[in-house]
Amino acid sequence: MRKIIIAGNWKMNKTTVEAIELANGLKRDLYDIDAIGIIVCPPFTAIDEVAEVVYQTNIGLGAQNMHWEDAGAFTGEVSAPMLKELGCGYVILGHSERRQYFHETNETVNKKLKSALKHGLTPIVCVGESLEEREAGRTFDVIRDHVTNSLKGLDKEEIKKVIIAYEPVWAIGTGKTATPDQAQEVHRFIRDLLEKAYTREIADEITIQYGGSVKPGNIKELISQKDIDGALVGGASLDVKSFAEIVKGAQVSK
Ligand SMILES: O=C(CO)COP(=O)(O)O
Repeated sequence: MRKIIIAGNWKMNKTTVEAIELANGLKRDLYDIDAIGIIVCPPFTAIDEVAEVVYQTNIGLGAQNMHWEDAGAFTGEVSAPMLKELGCGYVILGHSERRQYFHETNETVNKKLKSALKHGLTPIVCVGESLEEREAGRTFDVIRDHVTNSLKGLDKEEIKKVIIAYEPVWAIGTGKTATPDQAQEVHRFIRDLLEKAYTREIADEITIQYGGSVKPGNIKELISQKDIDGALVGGASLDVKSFAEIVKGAQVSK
């Protein structure tokens, strides 16, 4: 059985003081959740302090991006060994905001992915089409391109360590969620691509999260879809109550 995982992507939100408060609230409200995985991804500046709060709890820690080199003259960047040293177990790669605003491409995502795996970080690789692409009937072409090229060159053992997040760009921060059927259709398509590239057993083991305006009110119907194995939550992960409700909703509905 593949693991159900709810991750919070805090994006560029929360000072260190605010991040500690949020992490402490989640630790208090979610201490007894054991059936599903929980991850928080604070901004770089708060990772060290949040690591202390979630140390030896059921809450995993992730970063939102990294560079593919271990070290060097890359002003403003951080590397996988730096994240590992702080206690990160996960890293989000290829988020649409990075693709859209910071020139992230499948090629750079792929290099980062290989570095993350080399250093024992679990990558959460984001894929998803824009509204324009969906309306032009190009959703499956875009997803195929993101999945095939971002995940290129991984062997059977490596691919099993990857989490994929399907995030339709038009559903991010807009309050417009994909319907459970729309999301399921793309999740199934991703799993079929993995099956063709690897095997049925491997495809069945890979966690595919949905992201895009996930809220306490819609998690249950999303998670009850066969191929939706969790969520990558933005806005609703910034508040203890709403993130805890999403986690609990996922636990009872899967
Ligand atoms: O981008 C997202 C998570 O990575 C989704 O953001 P929202 O939940 O705010 O739509």
